[in-house]
Amino acid sequence: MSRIPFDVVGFDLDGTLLDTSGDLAAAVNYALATLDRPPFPVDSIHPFVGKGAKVMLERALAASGGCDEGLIATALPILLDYYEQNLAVHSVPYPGAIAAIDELGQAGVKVAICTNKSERFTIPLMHQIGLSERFASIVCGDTLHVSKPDPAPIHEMIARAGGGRAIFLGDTINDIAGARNAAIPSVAVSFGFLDGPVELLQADAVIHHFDELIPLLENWPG
Ligand SMILES: O=C(O)COP(=O)(O)O
Ligand SMILES: [Mg+2]
Repeated sequence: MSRIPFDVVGFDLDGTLLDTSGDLAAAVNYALATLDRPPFPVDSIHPFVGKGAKVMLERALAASGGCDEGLIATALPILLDYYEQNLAVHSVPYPGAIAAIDELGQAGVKVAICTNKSERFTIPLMHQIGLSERFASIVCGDTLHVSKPDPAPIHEMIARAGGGRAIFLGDTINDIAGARNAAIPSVAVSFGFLDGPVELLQADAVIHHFDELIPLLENWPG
């Protein structure tokens, strides 16, 4: 019998399960270079990530001299094509993530993903990184007509994973507010793409390393 009081543990992808910042930064910088804009250091793109590729580009353009619809129309397809060809060059699971997923599986708990990244990138990325078979469901930013913090994709992730009591882990307000909107508890990870104190997310709990996840869940109140 599992001592973990959840049927489904849901994960955000970028900045939570995977450190995708190297490949996202490479794609942003490739697109910026075609506009003669200077590149960003990898860590500086963290605050641009969380609401999909178009918003990431808009934020990068705004922070590097200005953004308008014409620039986005030119640079977005370049960014998307580059990223599609270079999804898993630098991207890796955060330390302890695979071990935590293994332990959840051994405890009979389903693991699932709800990301704001589109299916076009998420599905091949998970495949290339060797993780696609491990998750009971993967719901992306364009799987439904809405994305986090709307609760619908989180509900869909839970339903496709078989339903039951669920908890969600994430690195940005989209995740924590999404979990709250879906009326499930949340855990914020402090090692993701957050640009500020993790406490501001007001998650139900915070972890600083995946080694903390199983003990946290085993001792979850109620
Ligand atoms: O790609 C994004 O902008 C966000 O992706 P995430 O929801 O997995 O963090
Ligand atoms: Mg994220």
